[in-house]
Amino acid sequence: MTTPIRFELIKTCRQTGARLGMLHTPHGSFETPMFMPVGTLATVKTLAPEELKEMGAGVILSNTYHLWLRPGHDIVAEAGGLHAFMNWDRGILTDSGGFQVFSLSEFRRIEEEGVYFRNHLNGDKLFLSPEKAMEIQNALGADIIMAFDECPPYPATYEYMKQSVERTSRWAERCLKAHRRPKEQGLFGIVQGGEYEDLRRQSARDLVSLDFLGYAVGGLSVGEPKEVMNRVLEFTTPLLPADKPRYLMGVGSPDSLIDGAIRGIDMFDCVLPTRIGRNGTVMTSEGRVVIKNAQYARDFSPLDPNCDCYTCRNYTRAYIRHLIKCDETFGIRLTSYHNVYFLIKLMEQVRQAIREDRLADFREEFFERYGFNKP
Ligand SMILES: CNc1nc2cc3nc[nH]c(=O)c3cc2[nH]1
Ligand SMILES: [Zn+2]
Repeated sequence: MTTPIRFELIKTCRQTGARLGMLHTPHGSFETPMFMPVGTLATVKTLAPEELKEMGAGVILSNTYHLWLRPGHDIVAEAGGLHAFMNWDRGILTDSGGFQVFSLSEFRRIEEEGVYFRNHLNGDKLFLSPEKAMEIQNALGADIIMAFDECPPYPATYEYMKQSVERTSRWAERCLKAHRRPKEQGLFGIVQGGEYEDLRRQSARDLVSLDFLGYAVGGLSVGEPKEVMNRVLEFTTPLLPADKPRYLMGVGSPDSLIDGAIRGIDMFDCVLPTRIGRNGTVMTSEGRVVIKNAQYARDFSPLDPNCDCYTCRNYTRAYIRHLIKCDETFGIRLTSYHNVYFLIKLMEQVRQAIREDRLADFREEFFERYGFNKP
C-alpha cells in the first residue's frame, strides 16, 4: 500500500547518535530534525503562510479539539480541508485532542469508551473517543494525524500509569480501525508510560506491533524536570523503529530541542515562540530578552545581533519595546516572527552539526552563548 508518510534516514551523527532525515509527506519533503510551529486554530498566531514559508517552516500543527469546537470540522471539510481553508500547501499535523481535554477541562471522566468532559468555552457536555478523534481528523485532512491517547498528569502513580498505558494501547488499536483515509493521512501512535521504564517499554511494544507510520513520545513537557525528560527519552527512543519518524510532543525550548535531537528525536512542536512572543519575550543567540525592560528604551540595536530575520534586519529593540508597551499589534507580529524564525534556524544549525558529526560540540557552544550553563 502506498504510505502517505515515509521517513528517510540520511545519516547519524557520529558524535551523538542524532539523526539527519527527510520526512516525505503528500505536501512535500522536509528535513529532520525539524521544529513545527503551532497554529492551534488554523493560524500560527499573527503570521501569514508566506512568512512561515520564507522562514523555512515545513510542517505546522493544528488542534483537533479546538477546530472541532470552532469552526467545526464539517466547515473545514466543506472548505476542502485544512490546507485549502488556511491557504497552507506544505505539511500539516493535527494532535488528537486528548491532551487539550486534559489540559483545558477540569471536569472530565475517563471511561473505556472515551472521555466525558465540558466544552471549555461554554460548559456544554462533550464526549471524545478514538473513533470521534479519527472522524474529526479525517475531516480536517492533515497529512499526519495522531492516535487518541491519555496524557496522564505529572507525577502519576505507577498503578495509575499502568492502567492508563493499557487503555491508551487499546485506544490506539481502535484508532487504526477507525481511520478512514490511510492512503492520504499518516497515523502516528503515541507512546506513554510516564517516567516508568517498564511501562514505556510496554507502551512502545504495544504500539510498534500495530505498525504505525510514525511514533510520538507523549506524556512529557507536562511539568517534569528536564533531567526526567532526558532520561525517559534515553530509554524510550531506542525502542522505536529506526526507519520511522519520532516526534516529541510539546517541546520546546532551545535546550530541549538540542537535547531531544541528541536522543534520537526527529520532530518537535511547541507554542513557546508565539506564546512568549505575545508578551514581548524573545529568544536570542545570547539568551532571552524581555523587551519591556527599561534597559531597552534607548537600545537601537536589533533584537538579536546574530539574526538575519525580517524583524532583526529592519527594527530596533527600542522600537519593538515601544510597540509592545503600547499594545500595538505590529509589536507581537515582530516578536513572533523572530521567535519562530529563531527555532527554525536553530534546527537548521542542528542538522548542519549532524552532517559534520559535531552536535555535542554545537550543544556546548550554543549553551555557553545562550547562558544555559550558567549556575
Ligand atoms: C506542551 N506540552 C505537551 N503538549 C503535549 C501534547 C500531547 N498530545 C498528545 N499526547 C501527549 O502525551 C501530549 C503531551 C504533550 N506535552
Ligand atoms: Zn531575528
